[in-house]
Amino acid sequence: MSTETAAPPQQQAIESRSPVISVRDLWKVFGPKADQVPGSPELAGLSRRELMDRMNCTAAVREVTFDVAPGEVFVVMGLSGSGKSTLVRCLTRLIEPTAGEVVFEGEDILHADKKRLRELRRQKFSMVFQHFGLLPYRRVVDNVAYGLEIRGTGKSERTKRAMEIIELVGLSGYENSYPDQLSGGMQQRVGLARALAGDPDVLFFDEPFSALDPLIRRDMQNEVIRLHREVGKTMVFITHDLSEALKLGDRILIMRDGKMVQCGTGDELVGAPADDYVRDFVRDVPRSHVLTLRWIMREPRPDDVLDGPELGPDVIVRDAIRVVLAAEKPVKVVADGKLLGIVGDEEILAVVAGTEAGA
Ligand SMILES: Nc1ncnc2c1ncn2[C@@H]1O[C@H](COP(=O)(O)OP(=O)(O)OP(=O)(O)O)[C@@H](O)[C@H]1O
Repeated sequence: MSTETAAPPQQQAIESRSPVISVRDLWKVFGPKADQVPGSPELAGLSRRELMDRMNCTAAVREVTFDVAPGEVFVVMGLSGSGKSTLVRCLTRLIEPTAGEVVFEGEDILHADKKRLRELRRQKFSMVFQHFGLLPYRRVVDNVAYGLEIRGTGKSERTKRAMEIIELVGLSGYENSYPDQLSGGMQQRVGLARALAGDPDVLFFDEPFSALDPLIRRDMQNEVIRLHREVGKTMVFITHDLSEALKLGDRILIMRDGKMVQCGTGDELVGAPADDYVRDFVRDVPRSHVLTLRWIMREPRPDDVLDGPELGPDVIVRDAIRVVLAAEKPVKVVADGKLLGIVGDEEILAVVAGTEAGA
């Protein structure tokens, strides 16, 4: 028997649906001769420094390609200056890309005229920013209803919708407050409610929780997870915080100097980092909290007894520790009735101790 190496089912499911957003060879170059860079293999190959010296240009996004699946939380992560904000702003043309393709629900965004872009931004996209961008002289309910007001929705209908969303984000009782009467976390809930009120197809978050203190930040992350479960929206989420990325992201795209270094699920980044940059990023992640049995199982040996307990390949190591250590025999990793591999005390303890192959 051989062990499976196919992508995890979650990943397969993501890949099999037609994407909401499809990005191909996207470039954003800032500077006077920006247009010359993407088409020239010589210029495109220059480092950030060389490009600045020779062309007075910065390539903030370099040849980035990815798809976002319906209902996915897609996280863009990287250090400051790696190009995250520029990339995400190119998706809605808040920043005009220099070259490449952005297709939203089958529509070529880069050729949309101004009127169409306005429609898309009002009806299909919503943004949540770090600085909440709330209107200070408007009450919470009117802030939440603002997008609907711009769309021309009548007052009673938009107020009704705003009140529903205010309840959804846990702000009932504060609808008549003004933003400066609320804490930072509550203001960001208003930002979230405003983004959700228009029932967009995609929510874009640009480091929405960076300004919040750690406990409030954790609450808001849980809030996003809960809202995502309830409303199932596609979300594109920028962060420079790996633990936030791992907590929220179905998949994570890691950027460095405008380039995409790796795009994958959290366990793929931790289990098979594409290079030393990613390896460095994930070095301090507790592996047992992220890796699944798929990553640590081994092929059975002739002397292994194969009637131990069964677990699925996507069970996280941390959640399997007790079962594996309590079992007299190795745990069988089984999917669709097929034995994929086995996991014993040795494999589990190696992850916990950080000594398994690839650690
Ligand atoms: N309008 C602009 N003109 C020139 N260069 C720019 C412009 N906007 C961004 N850049 C440069 O593009 C690169 C990527 O910037 P960007 O803001 O997208 O990165 P980021 O990863 O979002 O960073 P941060 O986490 O600090 O927001 C940086 O080198 C930045 O200086």
